[in-house]
Formats: sequence, structure tokens, C-alpha cells
Amino acid sequence: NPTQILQTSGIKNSYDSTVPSRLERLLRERELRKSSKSQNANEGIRDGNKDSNVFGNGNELCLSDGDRRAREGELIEGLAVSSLTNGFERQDGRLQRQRLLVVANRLPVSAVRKGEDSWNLEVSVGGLVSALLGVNEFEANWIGWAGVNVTDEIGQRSLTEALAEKRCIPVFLDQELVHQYYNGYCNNILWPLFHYLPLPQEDRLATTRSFQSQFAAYKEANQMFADVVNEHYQEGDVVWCHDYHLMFLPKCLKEYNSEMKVGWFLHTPFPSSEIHRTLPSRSELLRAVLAADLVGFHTYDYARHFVSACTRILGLEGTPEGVEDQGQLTRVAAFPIGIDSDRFIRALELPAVKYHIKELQERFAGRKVMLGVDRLDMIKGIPQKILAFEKFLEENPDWRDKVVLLQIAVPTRTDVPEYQKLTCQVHEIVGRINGRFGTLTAVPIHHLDRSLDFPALCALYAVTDVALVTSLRDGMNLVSYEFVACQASKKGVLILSEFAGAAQSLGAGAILVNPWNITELASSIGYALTMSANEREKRHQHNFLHVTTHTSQEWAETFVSELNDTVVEAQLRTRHIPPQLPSEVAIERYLQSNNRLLILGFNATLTEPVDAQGRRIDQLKEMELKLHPDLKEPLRTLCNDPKTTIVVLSGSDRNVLDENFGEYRMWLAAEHGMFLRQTGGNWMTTMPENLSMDWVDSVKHVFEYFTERTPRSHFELRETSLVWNYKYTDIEFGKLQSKDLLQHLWTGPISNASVEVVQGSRSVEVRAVGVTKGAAIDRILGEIVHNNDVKTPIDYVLCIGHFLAKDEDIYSFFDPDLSQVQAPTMRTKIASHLNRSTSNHSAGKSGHRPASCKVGQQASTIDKKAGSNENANWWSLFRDRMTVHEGSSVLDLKADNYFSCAVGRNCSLARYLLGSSADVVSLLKDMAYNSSC
Ligand SMILES: O=P(O)(O)OC[C@H]1O[C@H](O[C@H]2O[C@H](CO)[C@@H](O)[C@H](O)[C@H]2O)[C@H](O)[C@@H](O)[C@@H]1O
Ligand SMILES: O=c1ccn([C@@H]2O[C@H](COP(=O)(O)OP(=O)(O)O)[C@@H](O)[C@H]2O)c(=O)[nH]1
Repeated sequence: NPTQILQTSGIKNSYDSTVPSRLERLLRERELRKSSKSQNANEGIRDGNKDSNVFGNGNELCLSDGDRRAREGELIEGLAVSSLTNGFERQDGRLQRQRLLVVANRLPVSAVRKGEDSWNLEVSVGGLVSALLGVNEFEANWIGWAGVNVTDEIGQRSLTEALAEKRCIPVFLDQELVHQYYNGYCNNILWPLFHYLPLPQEDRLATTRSFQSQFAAYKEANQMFADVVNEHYQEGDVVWCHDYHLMFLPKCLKEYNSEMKVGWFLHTPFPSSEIHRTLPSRSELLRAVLAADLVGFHTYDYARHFVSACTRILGLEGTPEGVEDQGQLTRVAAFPIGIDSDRFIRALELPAVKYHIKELQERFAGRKVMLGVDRLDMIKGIPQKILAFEKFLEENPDWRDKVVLLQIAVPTRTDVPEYQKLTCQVHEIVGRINGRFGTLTAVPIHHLDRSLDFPALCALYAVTDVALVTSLRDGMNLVSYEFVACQASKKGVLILSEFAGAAQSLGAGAILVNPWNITELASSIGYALTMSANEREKRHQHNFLHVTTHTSQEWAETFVSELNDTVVEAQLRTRHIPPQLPSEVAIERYLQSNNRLLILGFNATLTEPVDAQGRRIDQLKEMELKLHPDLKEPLRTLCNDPKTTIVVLSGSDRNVLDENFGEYRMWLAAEHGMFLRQTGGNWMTTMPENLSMDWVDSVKHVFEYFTERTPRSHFELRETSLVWNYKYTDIEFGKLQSKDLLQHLWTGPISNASVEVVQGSRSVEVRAVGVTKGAAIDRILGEIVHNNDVKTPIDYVLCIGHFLAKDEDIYSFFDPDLSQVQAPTMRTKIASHLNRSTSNHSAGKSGHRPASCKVGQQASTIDKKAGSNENANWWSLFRDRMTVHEGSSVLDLKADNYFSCAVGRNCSLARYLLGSSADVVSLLKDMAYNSSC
């Protein structure tokens, strides 16, 4: 059933079984990647470094182990990577790698100025940098801020050159911008909010005051990143934007070049929509991110929160694939990051690391080593960790001289007042505990306010007995991965906060804790310190396997491969989406024709757009359907044109149409065409006489029940149908209730009734069988022809509406292209009605036609006929039977003069689309203007 397929949000390949599905494509891609890697490994990358790549620096597809090791110390070169499977072929037949442009606020190196034109480049600290340094299969350039204010030309030029050697391209942000964008909007607003940390009230008020200027700076900075990307972008590149600093970047990039492949990945948690909705710029940020082709998160939870924010805040459709906006899908998925585990494992063999290990072992001989490695950030739960350690010492005096906690607290964002406060707070607690439990020769906590170099850090990981990760929230937490990678011989225990993304992947091997529960944390420390070797071994093996298989390399390959595939998928989708209505052509043909028929829907076609310009939804106003004020004049002009007949065909009841259109010279068809009148005349019932409405009361009963129990839902009782609407309810609750309601209807009141249930995106409608706009149109036409003094055949039809799939039969009714194909049952039924209509018309012509045209009597016999192929070519039958003066056909419609158009839908049987009623307004305005000229 094509309609069913159209209605499912997944659509895509379901159209075409010859096209592999997304999953099939991704699996194949994965296989290719694997076999390509093992082939390269077997061949030892014969000519690995000979050929020049797109950057002309000599690195080819994959690096041999030897090359890899040679570059071990040179972390930055680890960025030189290439896509194996997404390369494209060069003229010489070799694969040219796809370039990856990594855009992140922070470059993997921070620059320190040594002289007017000389620079020191130091590796930046943080999970994002660590993870991407481990990605070494792509050909990547990194675009970002070098963490330094450079205002002079010599400085900018020399730094650009120095960074170019590391494949880095700087974005120069001035001090004030950094202050507003980075310290302000990023780290004082987004960072705490995304980690569920509300600021203290007085800070929040101060922040609220400076919010607008910080947000403006944020957008400005994002545009500056975009400008640099645009400058360096080459066709075919993949642009991968990172983190909360750059939520506007996808939008800026796509505005510049809609063909660009853009992915965005968030390294922090994405909070519940309840948190996100407190942000004044909540909608703008979401929309900007949705411009990306692929949006990635560390965990399914974060992805789910994001989709839910888009549905709840923007009112968009969330699907298992992502977020849909007018047919445009932004794919949303979880891509848990990993580390370059090999690098850590191999590091343990380096002399420098061995030396450190020995030193540490001697230094802490006889004591168990507990370790915390964090940026000094409030999300890391450092005070909670230290307080729990204090409690453990308090309750276990025997352990006081047998355990030491080494806390590496790397200074970070030191210009932000909250971070300054935290430093003081942590120092104070550490001092107090060391004072309380320390001796002349030893202290229980060694607290370092500085970062360590890679060998020192690896050595620390290796000698640790218990690692403590107590983040209050943490996107992933790579420290926990790194610890596991370095524990092959010791098999130490990992105590891990359940609020770190890593808890989802390392949860089985770690001891999971709630860092807010100091008592639980303290007893977990005791448990970990006394854990049996057997249990430690089992737990470690589990985590070690995960860390060594889910690497940063895998992470990046999967993301880029899905990003490439998302674009393929989008192309497949758009193949099935009708094009936009060519308004100019539609108007031109209108002007050239002699007898035009305009069939217009009402709701969401001629009404004001509901959520234009991000206005808050006003349920009461919206429920009262009103003609768009800008349409009044154009509609009057068009209606007064003697060569034009306008029909408003709506599901609304007669009163609504009377109120809105009573003053125009047109036809009104209410309740999907069951009632019809020409303004000035009386309403007629075109409803088949034998239409049974016995079911109405029991359905009404069910609708009442659900309306009472679903806040902000409502139902409309029409004469021929009932509609339960849950558009304004809580989106998820509304969906659940509608499922329940449907199940209840099917098994109860309508199980034997001759009714149809039509599901809208947020409504459930119950109608008598056969009530559709398409089924009504022939009767409407019959009346029009009968009542109007039609002298020339209709030679132009424009049929526009935001119709439910069920009512889209109206589009095919007129379609001249479909007239030649064998008609489906629906059309033969229409033709059958036509037989009757025609005979009624003759009655009318001879003066006996009743005002109300009831067509039911002959229905059964005619419908039987319709079952055969006799009436297959309903179109010619229609033309034959419907005649105007002197026996000429009522319709003389050429394909070029037929414009069917769905409004605000992407899957439709209509030939064309229009985005919203705003587009309908401008179309009708132009049409009226041109016709009156
Ligand atoms: O650049 P800074 O402002 O100094 O901050 C350092 C980084 O901190 C955040 O790291 C996150 O990314 C990690 C890897 O995905 C993840 O494991 C961790 O949980 C996150 O906190 C931040 O997201 C980065 O942008 C910063 O560079
Ligand atoms: O002295 C240090 C302490 C930490 N790190 C690195 O900083 C990263 C911290 O990442 P994580 O995901 O744990 O948290 P983030 O700081 O990104 O929030 C890890 O890769 C550590 O190896 C480092 O290079 N030197």
C-alpha cells in the first residue's frame, strides 16, 4: 500500500528493494574497511609513503606499523588520516582520500609566543584532543582557536605557518570575543547547563543580563570558524564540527554551501529537554545544529534527549532515524568515543614510562595507590571524591597509613569565576583532610594543580590500585578508558560514576557509584581496596576488551562513514519527494486559460502559519480557524474573475466555512465534501443516503473519555465524522494515548461498523467508509457544472491542500497523466458516482432537480459494476458524460495545466509541494495581482 509507505517516517529504501538499505550499506562499508586494513597490514603498505596525497605531503592510505611507531611521540601527526572507503578515484586510477576537516574550538596544540615570529606549540589537554589524536586513518586538517590572542599581522602569519606544519589552521579570535563567547556563553552558560548544573541564583541573574551580548558573540565566533572552513573547503571534503562551542557552525556552513557534508558531534551530555528549554536561545541553537547532515552523541540517552528537545521545543517529528523537518532528515545517533588504546599499551614499554613506574612504586611502597585525574572542573565531582575519601579514612583507621590518593587536577578555564571558586574550595578541603590525617612523613592526599606529560600519566595509571572517577556528569570520560588500557598487569579497580557516559560502556567491569552519595562512595573505596584478585581480573578483562576494540579510530571511521551514508540516504529520500510548485509557471498557465478551477483546502492551507517566527503556540487562537488576513483581497479578486471557479474543500464543518468565506463568490464543500453550497445559496447534502452513522455515539463516548484524560486534547464532533486532536498535548503522552485510543476503538465500538479510521500526524479521525475528498469531488463538479453557466470546458486546475493521505485521492482524480492507466478501485468508484451524478444533472436540467442531491439510492448496483474493469478508464468516461453546452466535454485539461500541490508535507501523491500556508498566500497574491493587471 503506497499510502502506508508514505506515511511511515522511515520511507526511503522501502520504495525500492533493489537499493540496499542503510544498514546493508553500512555493514558493507565496514567489511570493506576491515578487509582494506588487513590487506594493507599483509602487504606492509608497499608504497605507503611514496605517493603524494591531496595535501602533497606524501602520506598514503594507511600507515604501516613502522610508520605508526615512528610517529608515536609526535602526537599531532596522528591527525594525518584518510578515509579508506570514501576516497574517490584519481585519473591514474589510485584512490584519492577524502579530506576530513575537523573543526573544534580548541586546536590540538596551544600556542605560546616566544618572539615576534616564533612560537612554541604545546599539546592541549582534554578529552576531545586526546580522542582525535588517536584518529590516524584519515587525511585531516584541524581548524580551531590556538588559545592565544594574536592581533598583529606578523604574529598571525608566523603562527599560521607554524601550525600548518601540524596540519592546523587557526581561527583568530580577539580577547573580548573570547571572553564573551568562550568564557561567557560556552563555559558559563552552555557547559554548566549541559551538565545539569544550575548556577547560584545571583550569578544566574548576572548571566541573564549579559546573555544577549554573549549569545551575539557566540554567533559571531561561529561565523568566524565558518569563514575559515569555507576558505579551505574543497569539493568532496567532509566537515566534522565538534562540541557545544560550535552549535551554530552547521547552519553557517550549510548557508554558504548546501552541498557540504557536515557532521556535528557533542562531547558533553545533552541534557533532558526540560533543562534545555530553560535556555533563552533554545530554539535557535537546535535549529542551527539540525542543519547538519549527521548529529552524534556519546550515548543513546543524550541522542534521545536531543530528539526530544527538537520534538518538544521545535514541534518537529522525532523518528528512530533522527529529526524530520518538512521532509528533511537530520540523522541523530550515538557514537561512543574511544581512545587509541595501542598508544597507551605500547607506552608502558617506553623507557621513560618504565622509569616513572619504578619511581612511583618506590615512592609509595607499602601503600595502595588511588588515583583521580581530572580537569579542575565542577562537573568532575572532585570535592565529592575527596570528601568520600575522608569518610573512608574516618571509618577505617587501619587504612590511614596504607593508602594514598593522588589527585591530578589540571587547571582549566581559569578566567571563569566559577572555576576560580572551585580551586579555592578544593584546596581548602584537601588542606583540612591532610591536616587531619597526615603525619610528619606522609599525607593521605597528594593534590597536583597541573597537568602531567604523557609518560608520567601512563606510569601513574599503571601503578594505580583503584582509580576514582566521580563526575557529577561527564560526556564520556576518557581517563577511565586510559586507566583500563594501562592496567594489563596490575588489574586495578575502576570506581566509576554512573553519570559519566563511560558508565554505559565500562559499567560491567567497574564499580558504579552515585557521586552524590558520599556514604556509598566511601564504602565502594573499601570494597575496591579489598577486592579479590580473581574478581579484579574478571572485571578488568571485561573492560580491557571494550577499550581495545572500541577505539577512537573506530569511532571516527564509523562517524565519517555514517556521515557519507547520510548524504546517500538523503539523495534516496529526495528521489521520492515531489518538487516545489513552480509558482511562476502555475500563474502563467492560469492567465492563459479560459476556465479555471481552483480547489483549495482550508486548515493549514489558507490559515495563518501556526508557528511562524518561533511564536509561542496559542492553542485557543489556533483552534479557531481563521482565513489568513493577507488572503482576503487576493481571494476576492480571484473569486470575482468570471473565468475562475473557486472551491474551498475542507474537513471543517459548515459553520466554520460560512464564517470565513461567506462573503466571497465561491463554492464551499464542508466535511470533506459531504455538504456543498455556492455562497449565496443553501447547503446541500451530497452524502450518500445509506451512509450509516450508527457508530457515532459510541465513538463519541470513547473520544470523551480520552479527552478527559489527556490534558489539552480536544475533539470535534462533525455531522459525518469525529476528530480527536492531540496536537497541543505533551507529545509523547499524546502519542501513547492515541495508540491506546485506537486499540480501544478497533476492539470495541467500531469493530463491526462501516467506518474508517484516519490517522493524522496528531489526530485520529473516524469517518464513514468512502468519505474522502477525492470521492466527493465528482459530485462537487457535477453541481458546479449544473449550477454555473459553464460555456467552455475547464482547462486549468489548481488543487492545493494540506490533506491527509486518505484525502490525497483528490490529486489523482484530475491528473491527466493517470487517465491512461488502468484505474484503481477508488477511481472506478468515483466514475460510478459520476454516472449517477450525471443522471441527476439531467433531472436538474429538466427542472426537477432537488436542492439537496442525494446519490445513495443507486449506489449498490453501480458499485458492483465498478468492481469490473468496465469503468477502468474513468477519466474519459468522466469527460464523455460531463458535458457543457453543445455536447463539448466539461474538462479539457492538459497535463501542463494541472497543478496539484501538497502544503507542508513531503510525502505526497501531489505533483508539487509548497512549504506552508505562507507560500500559498504569496502564490494566490501573485496570481490575483497578475490577473488584475
Ligand atoms: O578546551 P577546554 O575548555 O579546556 O576543555 C577541555 C575539553 O573538555 C570537554 O571534554 C569532553 O570531551 C571528552 C571526549 O569526548 C569527553 O570524554 C568528556 O566527557 C567531555 O567533557 C569538552 O567537551 C571539550 O570540547 C574541551 O576541549
Ligand atoms: O595531566 C593530564 C591530565 C589529563 N590529560 C588528558 O585529558 C583527557 C581528559 O579527558 P576526559 O574525557 O576524561 O575529560 P575532559 O577533560 O575532556 O572533560 C584525557 O585524555 C587525559 O589523558 C592529560 O593529557 N594530562
